[in-house]
Amino acid sequence: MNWDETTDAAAPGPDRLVGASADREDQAVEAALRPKELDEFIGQEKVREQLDLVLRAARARGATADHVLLSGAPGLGKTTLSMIIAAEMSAPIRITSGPAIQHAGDLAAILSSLQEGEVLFLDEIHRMSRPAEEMLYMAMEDFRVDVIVGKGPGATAIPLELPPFTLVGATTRAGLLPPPLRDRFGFTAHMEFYEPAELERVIHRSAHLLDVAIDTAGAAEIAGRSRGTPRIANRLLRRVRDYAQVKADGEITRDIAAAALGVYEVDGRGLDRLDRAVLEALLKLFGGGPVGLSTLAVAVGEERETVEEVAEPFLVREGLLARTPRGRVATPAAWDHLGLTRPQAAPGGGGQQGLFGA
Ligand SMILES: Nc1ncnc2c1ncn2[C@@H]1O[C@H](COP(=O)(O)OP(=O)(O)OP(=O)(O)O)[C@@H](O)[C@H]1O
Repeated sequence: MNWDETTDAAAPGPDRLVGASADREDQAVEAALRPKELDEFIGQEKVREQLDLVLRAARARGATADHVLLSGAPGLGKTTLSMIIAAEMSAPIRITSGPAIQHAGDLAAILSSLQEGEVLFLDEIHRMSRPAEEMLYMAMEDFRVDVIVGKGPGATAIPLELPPFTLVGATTRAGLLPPPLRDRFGFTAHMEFYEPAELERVIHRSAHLLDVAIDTAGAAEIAGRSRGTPRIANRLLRRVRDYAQVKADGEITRDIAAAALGVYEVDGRGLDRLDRAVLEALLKLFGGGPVGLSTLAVAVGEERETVEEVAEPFLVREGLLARTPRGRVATPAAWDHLGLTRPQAAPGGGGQQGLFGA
């Protein structure tokens, strides 16, 4: 594998235990935990089945695999799948990211140094600069780029043939890509959040690789708090392992997992301190809403963006909070989750009772 020097994959991650982006510790251990073959990759059945066909057919033809677009939230296995594609095609892989390619020349340098059949993994492909994106169109379709030499009226385009290669693009949302780019991928796969049972399998597999003893109930307890994301499951497993070593005999059971994650303030559903602070403010200070985002942010002492981009997506996905035109509103499940009693509907309706019923 060849990490492009310009990749920003080593950028510091968030300090949240349940954050989905990779932090430095994740990067250090993830290489050891990544499945290496399609058969080892857990869940995402449809994506695996379809990709298997694409790769087998290419191998049978002795051809380079079609370009692949992977979309899905961080930590669901896009980088892992790109490495599996390379391994299944017995091809080398080069890894870079959209933000690292600011000039068309950056991309030309990478493309012109690819070997025949090589896999180019372009993470956050939607964040590439426009000129680089346009160069990529031709490279993907015709395996050719025009390198511009000189400036102004005297500039000339020198065509450069490229060896056939497979581009694997990754993006959090395929809808962010301009259609001409999206259309140039032969195969597009959307990765879903994982079911708890699948995360349990991820945890058992990782525990085995890390030589950690864990029972079924212990794995289930961690899986339920992992927010549908293998990266978070692996991270929680490492924190629970520490606790089990220090406070017990090293084996992870349900009680050990629950106690360890209690110390880290990750609750039974995977909410952390910030998520709960937002919900608590919404319920206790504003009766469940509706309340404006800015007011809610002031109440929890956080920036508006932090509440909107860090806490809310998971709360919305879990059905605990709704974004409505009138403001943020807690759902009945939010009251239940925090063990609070919903206020009775005021005569004449209104408030959140009016939005969600009594
Ligand atoms: N299906 C899976 N089976 C087992 N482990 C998985 C699976 N998917 C992801 N993982 C593990 O989760 C971690 C994160 O995966 P990966 O880096 O591939 O995610 P990603 O989607 O590329 O994230 P990002 O978008 O932040 O780059 C890796 O350690 C990997 O081993």
